[in-house]
Amino acid sequence: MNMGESLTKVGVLGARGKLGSAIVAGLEQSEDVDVVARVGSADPLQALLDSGAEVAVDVTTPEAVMGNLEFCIAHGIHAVVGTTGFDEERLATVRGWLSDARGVGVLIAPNFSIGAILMMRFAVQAAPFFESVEIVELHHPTKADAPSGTARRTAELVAAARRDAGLGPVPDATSTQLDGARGAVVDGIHVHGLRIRGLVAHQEVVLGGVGETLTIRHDSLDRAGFVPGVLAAVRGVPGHPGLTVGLESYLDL
Ligand SMILES: NC(=O)C1=CN([C@@H]2O[C@H](COP(=O)(O)OP(=O)(O)OC[C@H]3O[C@@H](n4cnc5c(N)ncnc54)[C@H](OP(=O)(O)O)[C@@H]3O)[C@@H](O)[C@H]2O)C=CC1
Ligand SMILES: O=C(O)C1=N[C@H](C(=O)O)C[C@H](O)C1
Repeated sequence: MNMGESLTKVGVLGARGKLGSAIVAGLEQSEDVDVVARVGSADPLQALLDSGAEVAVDVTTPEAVMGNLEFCIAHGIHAVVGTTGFDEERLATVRGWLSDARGVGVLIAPNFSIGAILMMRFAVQAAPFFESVEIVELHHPTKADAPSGTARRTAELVAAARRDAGLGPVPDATSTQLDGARGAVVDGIHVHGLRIRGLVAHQEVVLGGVGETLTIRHDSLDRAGFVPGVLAAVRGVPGHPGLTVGLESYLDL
């Protein structure tokens, strides 16, 4: 940090949660960021305004995040969102709010981990070459949403890559099944979720063709692994007005 350069003032929403507390601890070590507000479910959003926050990092719940985002956008605060639960309808609502807020940036990042972003990128690269693909996501048992935001995003990206390559539906002769036995289906891709004590966040993308399979796996072993991505997002969001989905858009991959 050079003399005369000012720190970016950041407010963390969900600051006392599992991810939020790791983010606060990580950002407090950073030389160019000042954590000016730590907001929990009982705290008023006014704390963002009172502290002069320029960027809000939202890691709350799918129920809370839309209200938080509407507030931030209305008050000209850039937002970095790690909270999951975004579908096309929610994204359209955010775009609508942003259309009246020139210069405000919102990043929706289904996963802040650089390894997870690369895992998704590699899955997209591999997708055109394999007839079959399914996704297995594995998380701690206190996770509220299933499938994970990362798994949904991976499925959407892989499905788009398959469509671009002219591939049809994945082969599957299942004709009778118990409900849920083949997982959820996102954009034609089967997604399976495991909730296991001891795990943090993990995902496998299993691809197969005649005579071979390829498994791409990523493991988040500690929430400290999300912090470098959060920092890149906080630094990047003021320079990316409008809505961006996926931290990869900010990175030179
Ligand atoms: N994008 C990514 O890389 C990652 C995303 N996530 C996502 O982040 C979210 C949080 O995960 P996690 O930390 O594990 O969950 P936790 O349940 O541990 O934390 C959520 C926190 O949100 C707080 N909260 C709830 N409502 C509000 C509100 N209205 N305003 C402010 N704070 C609020 C709660 O606060 P209080 O304690 O005060 O009630 C709680 O501490 C999930 O959606 C998860 O999927 C998680 C890991 C990585
Ligand atoms: O809840 C979590 O823990 C995680 N949530 C995100 C998701 O749903 O993809 C990111 C990561 O998987 C950890």
